[in-house]
Amino acid sequence: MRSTIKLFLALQPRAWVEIVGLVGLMLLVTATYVGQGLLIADLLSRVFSSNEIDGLLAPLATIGVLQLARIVLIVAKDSWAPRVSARVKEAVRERLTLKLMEIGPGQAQRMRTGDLQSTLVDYVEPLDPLVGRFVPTVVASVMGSCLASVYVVAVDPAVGLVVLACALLAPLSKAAGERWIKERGNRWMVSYRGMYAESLDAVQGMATLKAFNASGRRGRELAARGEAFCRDSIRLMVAWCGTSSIGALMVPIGTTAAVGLGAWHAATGSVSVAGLFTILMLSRETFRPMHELESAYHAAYQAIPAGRAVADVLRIEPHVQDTATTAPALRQTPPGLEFRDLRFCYPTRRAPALDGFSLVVAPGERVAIVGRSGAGKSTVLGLLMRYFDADAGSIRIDGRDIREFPLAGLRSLVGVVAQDTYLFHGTVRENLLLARPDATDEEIRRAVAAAQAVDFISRLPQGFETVVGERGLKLSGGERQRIAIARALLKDAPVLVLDEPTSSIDAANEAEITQALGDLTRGRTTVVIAHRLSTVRDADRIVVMDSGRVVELGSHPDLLARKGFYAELVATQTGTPA
Ligand SMILES: Nc1ncnc2c1ncn2[C@@H]1O[C@H](COP(=O)(O)OP(=O)(O)OP(=O)(O)O)[C@@H](O)[C@H]1O
Repeated sequence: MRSTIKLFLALQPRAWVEIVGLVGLMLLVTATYVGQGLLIADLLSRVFSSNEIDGLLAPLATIGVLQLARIVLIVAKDSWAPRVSARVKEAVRERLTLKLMEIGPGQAQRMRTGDLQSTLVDYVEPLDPLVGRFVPTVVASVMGSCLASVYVVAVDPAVGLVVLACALLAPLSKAAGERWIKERGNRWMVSYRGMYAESLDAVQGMATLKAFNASGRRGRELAARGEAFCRDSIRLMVAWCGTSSIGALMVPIGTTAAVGLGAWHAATGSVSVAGLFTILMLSRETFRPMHELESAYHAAYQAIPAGRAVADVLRIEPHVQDTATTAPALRQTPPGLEFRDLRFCYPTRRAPALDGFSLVVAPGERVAIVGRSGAGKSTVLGLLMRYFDADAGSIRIDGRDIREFPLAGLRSLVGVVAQDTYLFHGTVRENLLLARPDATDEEIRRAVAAAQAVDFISRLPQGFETVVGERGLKLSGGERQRIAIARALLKDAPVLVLDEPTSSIDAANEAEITQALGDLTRGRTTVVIAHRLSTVRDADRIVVMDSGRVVELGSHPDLLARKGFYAELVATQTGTPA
C-alpha cells in the first residue's frame, strides 16, 4: 500500500507538504486533548486536596479556550483534507489518461472496456478518504499516541509503557493483517471489475442479446456475478473487521490495565493522587488517536483496493517506446514504403499474425492488399502506425526505419480511413477538425465536397453543427465513411491507408465513394486493405496475403491469368469458377 500511496503523491508533490500540514493540525488537535486532560487531572487533585475554588477559574477558562481552539483546528483540517484529495485525484486522472494514450490502442485493446472505464472513473473517486484522511491520520495517530503517553511515562513509567504498547498494537495488528486484507481486497476488486465489465457488455450488446433471445440467460449470468461479488464483499468486510477488532480490543484492555496498575501504585505510595488522575485522563488520550485511525481506516476500505487497481494501470510499461525526439525531414514527398521480412505474433496468440511479410511500395503508388479473413492485412496497418512493434523485421518510410520518427510525427505522416470510423460525441464540424484543428471553413468545405458528403451534411438538422451521437450512431455507415474521407483529406498526410474503405457502403453509393477515394489518393502513397475486390481493380499492384505473408503480387489481369489465390478469391466473391 505504501508504494501505491507514494506513487500517487509523486504525481502531486505539493500534496506531501499539505499532508505534513494536515498531520500538524491533527497533532495540534491531540495537543488540545492532552492539555485538557492535564488541566482536568490538576483540577481534580485540587478539588480533592482543598476546598478553595478561587484557583479553579483559570484552568477552567483555559479548558474552554482549548475546546474552542480544537473546534477551529478540526474545521480547518476537515475543510483542507478534501482539497488535498481533490488535487491528487486530478493528477491521478490526468496521468491515467496520458498512460492510456501512451500504451496506445494495441495494448489497451487487451483490457476490457468496462475495466478501463471503471479504472478511469470509479476507482479514482474513492481515493478521497485514502489521501486526505487515511495517510495523515496514520502518521498523526502514532505520533499523537506517543505524545500523550510521554506524560503518563513521566508519572509512572510502567503504566506509560503498558498504555503505549496497547495503543500501538492497533496499527501493528493492521500492518500484520495487511496480507490477508490485500488478498481479499484483490479478489473483491476482480469480482467488481468482472461484474462491471459484464454489465457494460450487456448494455452495449443489448440489441444482439434481444435478437438472439439471450437476455434472460445473460441476466442470470449477471445475477450470479452479483452474488459472487456480494460474497467477496462480505469476505473483505470480515477480514477488515477481524484486524480492526484486535485494535478495538486493545482500548478497553489498555485502559483497564493502566487504571488497575496506576491504582495499585497509588495504593503502594509510588504514585501520588495527582499522578493517578493524570494517568486516568491521559491513558484515554493515548487511545484517542487510535480511534481516529480506526475510523479513517474504515472509511478507506474500498479506496485501498481501488488505489491498487489504479496504481497497476499507472505502472504498465508501454510496449511501444517513443524514443525519437525530432522527426527527420522527408527526402521525397510522397515517400516510399518498405516492409522488410515482418514477423509478429499477438501476445495472446501462439500462431504468428505476420510471418515474413515483405513489400515495397514506390512513392505515389497505390497498392491493394487482399486476402482471406485473418490473413494479417489489418496487422500490417497496426505495425505501420506502431500500435505494436514487430517481433522481427522493419518498416521504412522514405528509407528510414519508422522507429526513427517520434510517434506523433510518424502518425502525422499517415492518414487512415478505417474499417469502422469512430465519431466522437460532438458536432460534425468538431469531428472533422479532429484531423486538423486549425483548418479554415473553406478547407473544410473543399474536403467535404471531395468526400461527396455535402448533400447528407446539408440534410442534417443543423448541418455542420449537428451533434453526432456517441460512436456516431446517429449517422449511417456510409455517412460516417464520408466523414472519415473528409478527415483524411483535411489531414493531408503523404501516406494513406484505406482499411476496408467501402465496407459499409451499398452498391448505389459505391461509385460516389470510389470517386471520392480516387481524389483522396491522388499524389499520395496509398495502401488499400480490401475485401471487396471491386475496389482494388484500379490499384497499381495487388498484393495477395495468406497466413501472414505475401503469396502473390501483380496487376488485376496478371493475377487473374495466374489462376492462383487471387483468381480463387475473385471466383469466390463473384460466384464464378476460377
Ligand atoms: N488484437 C488481437 N489480438 C490477438 N489476435 C489478433 C488481434 N487482432 C488480430 N488477431 C489475429 O491475428 C490474425 C491476423 O488478423 P488481421 O486482423 O490482421 O487479419 P485480416 O486479414 O485483417 O482479417 P479481416 O479481413 O477479417 O479483418 C488473425 O488470426 C486474428 O485472429
